[in-house]
This record gives sequence, C-alpha cells and structure tokens, in this order.
Amino acid sequence: MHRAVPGSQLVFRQLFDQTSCTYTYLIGDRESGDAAIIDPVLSHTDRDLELLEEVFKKPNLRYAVNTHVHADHLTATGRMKKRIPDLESVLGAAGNEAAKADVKVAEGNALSIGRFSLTFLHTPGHTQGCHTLVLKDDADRQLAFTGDTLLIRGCGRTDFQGGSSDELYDSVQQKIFTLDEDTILLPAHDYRGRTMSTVCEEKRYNPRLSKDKATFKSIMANLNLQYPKQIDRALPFNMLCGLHEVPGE
Ligand SMILES: N[C@@H](CCC(=O)N[C@@H](CSS)C(=O)NCC(=O)O)C(=O)O
Repeated sequence: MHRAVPGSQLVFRQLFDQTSCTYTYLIGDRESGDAAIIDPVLSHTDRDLELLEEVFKKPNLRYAVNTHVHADHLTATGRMKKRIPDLESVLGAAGNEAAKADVKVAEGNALSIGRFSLTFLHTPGHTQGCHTLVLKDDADRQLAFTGDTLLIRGCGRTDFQGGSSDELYDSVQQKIFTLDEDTILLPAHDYRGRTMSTVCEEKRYNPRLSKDKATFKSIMANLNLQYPKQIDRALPFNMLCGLHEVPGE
C-alpha cells in the first residue's frame, strides 16, 4: 500500500506548501520504520507528523534534513525536534559553516535510513551551502532531491546568500547532469504545478541549463525577481536549523 513501486520497501511521499510552493519529502524504510523528512515547512508540522504515523507501522523519524538554509519559508526542524526528542537536524557541511545543525554531512558521505542511504553532493550556486541528496531505491531507481539548485525547467536564483551563477552552472553540469539519465529529479519548489523530472528531460528541455555557460549567466543576471517576502524572518530563523527555541511554543 505504501510502496513507491511494487516490491519496493521505500516509502516516498511528496508534500506541498501552497504559500511558498515548497515541496517536502518524507522517505523511509517501510520495514524498519526508519525515516527522514527533507525540507519540512513549519506551518505543516502537524500534517507531516500525522502522515508519518499513518504510513509507517513503527515510525522512527531520525533526520530532518534541509537541502540548504531557505530564504522563503520557515523550517519545521525545530518544532519537529520538540515533538520527537531523538530527531536530528541535518545540513550538508560545505558552505554551511555559519549555520547550525545537529549533523553536518560532508560531500560524498551518506545518511543511513534503514536499508537506504542518502548521499550528499555539494551543489553551490543558489546558496553556498546547497546540497543535492541522492537515493537509490531497492527497485534500482535513483532519486535526486535537488533543493533549489535545479528546478523543473528552471533553477534557483543566484542573487543573494552567496549565490553565483558561475557555480550553479558547474554544480548542475558536473554533479547533477552526470547522474544516470533516468535519475528522477525532485526539486524543493515548483511554481507551475509540476512534480518531478529526470536528468534526461532537464538536459534537453531546461531553458537555462541546456545553454552554454555565458548564455546561462546572462539569463541569470536578468531574472529581475522580487526578493522572497519572508526573507528577513526566514534567514535568521533557518540559520539555527531547529536548534532554537521556536517562537510561540
Ligand atoms: N515569490 C516567492 C519567491 C520566489 C523565489 O524567489 N524563488 C526562489 C526559490 S525560494 S528562495 C528561486 O530561486 N526562484 C527561481 C525562479 O526562477 O523563480 C516568495 O516571495 O517567497
């Protein structure tokens, strides 16, 4: 009933926040109940923890991972840690020296989640601390949680938090586009209702990343996006990544 594909022990759920258009992912090992949540949003803590209880017989939420320090929404890691004392907040290590988390995972290292592992690739460019998380399921499918580095037919903006279009281009070309072509790509946002993509599709159809680097940099320099509405509140809150006292609790 909870299987991503018949025969697989991977539990996989994609959840959505309509305010920030953020995707949160709940993943885990159906048999052991070991689980992780990726990019949880504060206002959806109850929804996500209820789902955890419903889809695992004996849930053991071990990790709340942020793909990077988000600027557009408040992370739920702090609130979740208050509800589940053994839960650890996680960030990739590279580029996140100034941010706090219980666990910081180095480039190429992995978190174990039951029979599965989540390997961290440093993919800076949207922020200096962005990571892409790669998981192989037991039906031989590979999933990559790309955070804001690579979006479906787009990518993260590069105009704040140490962003660099030069670095983002290299991160995508060298780290994400070198994964197997049929790797399923799961971004942290979509603004047009799309849910997933593949390496093959993005190489072919991404209007930014299918171009050469000079063209890409010119596109990024001319996006003219408004700053995220919640940035002033979100950045200081998320830099503490779940180790703070959550206001109002
Ligand atoms: N309007 C939203 C912010 C939209 C935005 O800036 N999205 C970011 C990711 S969240 S920091 C982004 O990189 N967008 C890339 C793009 O091409 O849209 C808000 O006010 O929160």
